[in-house]
Amino acid sequence: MSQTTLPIRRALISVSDKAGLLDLARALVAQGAEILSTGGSAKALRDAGVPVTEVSDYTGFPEILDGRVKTLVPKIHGGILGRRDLPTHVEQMKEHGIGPIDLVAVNLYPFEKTVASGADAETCIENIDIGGPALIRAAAKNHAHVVVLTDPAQYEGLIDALGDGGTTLDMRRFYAGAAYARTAAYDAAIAAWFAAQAQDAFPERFALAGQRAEILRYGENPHQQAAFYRDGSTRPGVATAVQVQGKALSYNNINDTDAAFEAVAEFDAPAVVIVKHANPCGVAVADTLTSAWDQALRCDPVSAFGGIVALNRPLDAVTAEKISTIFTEVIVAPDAADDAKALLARKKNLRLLLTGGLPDPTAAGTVVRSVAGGFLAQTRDNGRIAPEALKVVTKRVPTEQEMQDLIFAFRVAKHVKSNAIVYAKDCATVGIGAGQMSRVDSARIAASKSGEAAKAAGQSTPLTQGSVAASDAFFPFADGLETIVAAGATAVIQPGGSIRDDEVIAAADAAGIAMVFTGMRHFRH
Ligand SMILES: NC(=O)c1ncn([C@@H]2O[C@H](COP(=O)(O)O)[C@@H](O)[C@H]2O)c1NC=O
Repeated sequence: MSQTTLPIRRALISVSDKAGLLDLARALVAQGAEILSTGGSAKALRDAGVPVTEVSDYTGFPEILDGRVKTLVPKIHGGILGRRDLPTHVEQMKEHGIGPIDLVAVNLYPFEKTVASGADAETCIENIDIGGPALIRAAAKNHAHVVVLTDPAQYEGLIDALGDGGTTLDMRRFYAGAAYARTAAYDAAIAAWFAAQAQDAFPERFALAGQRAEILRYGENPHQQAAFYRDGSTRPGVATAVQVQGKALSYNNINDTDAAFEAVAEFDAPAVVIVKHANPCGVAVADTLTSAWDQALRCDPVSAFGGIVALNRPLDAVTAEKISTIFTEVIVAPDAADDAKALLARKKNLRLLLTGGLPDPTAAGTVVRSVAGGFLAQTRDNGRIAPEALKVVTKRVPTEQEMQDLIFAFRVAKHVKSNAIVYAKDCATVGIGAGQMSRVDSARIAASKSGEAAKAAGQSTPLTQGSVAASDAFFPFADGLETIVAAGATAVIQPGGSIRDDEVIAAADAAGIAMVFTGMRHFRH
């Protein structure tokens, strides 16, 4: 059944982002609407020859206090909020000379962008819009009679509706919902800024807000629905990256790409991380990206199939050629050379994401995950072990090379789901055990996978022979350490802190291996 449409006789336009302004205004004027507008918006319209009345002329009250008060007057808010179906409202509006306003088009002072640009506090505060949200909320409340537009992307739909005789209730209701979501997100950003100023990581009320970037084909599984939201953070990564080519990203692609890129950013030298199901299955740093790729792939070439590859240097053509020889879902890098891009363009489905930079692994931040009935918030794991804080607890001291590998392996373990055991040699992983309920199982699985990888490479000795190993948390018993020794590792790094540390240290000494305590744990669930 077709719905009654409402024409627009008077419209109020007050926009910071002037995109699409002229098209909207011209369409309104063409169907006979009077346009009221604030200073800058009115000027833009006048300059383009669109007939407009300044709000200050309409209300008889000037814009004052450097624009802090422009539209906050009864003649404007009464015109928006008055119910046309209530005789008392109609009467009162007439009595006070208030004309109805049927459309409000407002977009807000760019508070979020101002904060992201690193502006000083005074500038941020001046960019808190007061009149705009008041107009938006008033129009959205009275959506039975008024249509509210809060984003230039909505103008086209409105212009189409004007062609069909006006707005329908469904349309006005939809835009009203979008309007409250916009002001809620705006206030969430302001509240977050105030909390950050006060260094209050966990304020009494915590508002999450995001802008939908995309509706995804499905969620983690095909029977789940999903969407991707951006929270406005400028941290280089999957949310800010430009997709140069390939199919649309899936829910799992986005999650895995995030894990891979955050991991690869841990390293200063050229590095490659290959991720499957949010866990690294090969990580290496080397003198060149190409050799880092070779070594990362060698760790677990079977799991690397269909993986996500993250690089911490611009992708070059040689590395791109090598990566493209195996089926890869996503490549994410800060940048890519033109010849590398041209080469990958042959693989139509392969997604290439360029981030323009690397996230700072030591930067502070808050991460959130949902649980039934709430969500957990914690500061990001930006922990880094300081070499001078490392404590050698065994008789044998690690060699320089072992120490370098230990620090590398522990940094990888930070990005592996617990219980995590990572074997490494020459700054490349040679076995990764992830997500097991028992630490011994993680140690065993990683070692047996490395045996398979060695066989596949035509080697008779497992890759773990002569390696070092990292554990994301302490060994509750000596059995985990004994498994690592049996796999052929010569040095171990772990947080320490178990009540049975003495037993574990004794087992390491008995095996003649070196062991280092970090004092820092890297659980990841
Ligand atoms: N103070 C007010 O009464 C007021 N009314 C509307 N604004 C904002 O002024 C901006 C448009 O200003 P201009 O048209 O002068 O460029 C819009 O972002 C709008 O949200 C106001 N500014 C801030 O609060």
